[in-house]
Amino acid sequence: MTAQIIDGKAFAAKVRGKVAEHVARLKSEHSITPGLAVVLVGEDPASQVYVRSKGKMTVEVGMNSYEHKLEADTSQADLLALINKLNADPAVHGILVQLPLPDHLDEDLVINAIDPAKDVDGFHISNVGLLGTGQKSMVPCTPLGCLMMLRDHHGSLSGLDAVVIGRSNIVGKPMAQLLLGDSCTVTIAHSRTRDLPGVVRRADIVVAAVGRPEMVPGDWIKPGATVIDVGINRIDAPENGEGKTRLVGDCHFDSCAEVAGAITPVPGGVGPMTIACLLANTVTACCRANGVPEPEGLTA
Ligand SMILES: NC(=O)C1=CN([C@@H]2O[C@H](COP(=O)(O)OP(=O)(O)OC[C@H]3O[C@@H](n4cnc5c(N)ncnc54)[C@H](OP(=O)(O)O)[C@@H]3O)[C@@H](O)[C@H]2O)C=CC1
Ligand SMILES: Nc1nc(=O)c2c([nH]1)NC[C@@H]1CN(c3ccc(C(=O)N[C@@H](CCC(=O)O)C(=O)O)cc3)C=[N+]21
Repeated sequence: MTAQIIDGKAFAAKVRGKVAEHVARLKSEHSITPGLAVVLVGEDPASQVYVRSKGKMTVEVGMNSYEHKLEADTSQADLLALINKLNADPAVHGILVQLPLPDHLDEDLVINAIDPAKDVDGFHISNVGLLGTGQKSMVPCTPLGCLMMLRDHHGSLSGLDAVVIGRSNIVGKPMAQLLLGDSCTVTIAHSRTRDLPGVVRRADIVVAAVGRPEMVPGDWIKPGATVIDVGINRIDAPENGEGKTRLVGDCHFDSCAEVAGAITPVPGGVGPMTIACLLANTVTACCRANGVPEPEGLTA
């Protein structure tokens, strides 16, 4: 079998198109322009590239983008003061603090200082609790993007066996909650899981969010299963020339694609969907803040 490739890049363009329509409607019918504030502390080059591309896409869909770049040695008090200012700013509907933060800053404290209604990452404890109890919340972008692609591919996910590899607060755990919400039978695997290959082989849906390049080989995949590869790993690629690198996922693409029914590529899979869902969450937050009916199909 050769898997269908789930084109996250094309799917993300469609999501951004829907977001742009709603932004236009908010402007013309309500004179409101959604605004997204992104806060970057320090000068990690990968984060800078990523923040720039978020800013560009934010503007492309017609929203306002506010970028706040702070020195790596910014104090916790100064960062919290900025967050309070953004919380109080009616032009800002979404706030994202780029993670990881430098070691001297308390990530939990900073995230929980964001107004939960503006927490477009869905990382605030209130949103985590709302998601876990099946209530309306802001849903983390990466798992939301994965869910959208899975629903599009399968229709209903009800009763399917899903294995999520990874239990981080930003990907693994919220992914598991969303799959449970769609009535999958969910297993969360991690570094202490016994017989990971055996666990993965039972799955109709495999979501890999580990951060280990090409860790999942094709012979762990049940024939016909759907593989969602969240991992983004930069590895050396001497075959492309000296000093060159390339991006790979947590799954070994070629061998998995021989067995799976469908698979997301890296790059061009989950990554672009994450950014599209960030924009979708910002429009959703803006609609909720203004009592405007929120777009359908852009949230869980
Ligand atoms: N596409 C996108 O938009 C995004 C991609 N990513 C990518 O997704 C990947 C995961 O990110 P994130 O969740 O933040 O990573 P974390 O490092 O926070 O979590 C990794 C998880 O993988 C588990 N793990 C590590 N080694 C193994 C192993 N050998 N077998 C089984 N499980 C293992 C860990 O288990 P334990 O808890 O036991 O240590 C942990 O739960 C990374 O490649 C990251 O770059 C992340 C965010 C967004
Ligand atoms: N508060 C916070 N929220 C996040 O959502 C968040 C974060 N911090 N910190 C970093 C991780 C990582 N992340 C990515 C999103 C998109 C791509 C993406 O679009 N990747 C392209 C490739 C980009 C390239 O070529 O480098 C792709 O997969 O096709 C990558 C990585 C969001 N994160």
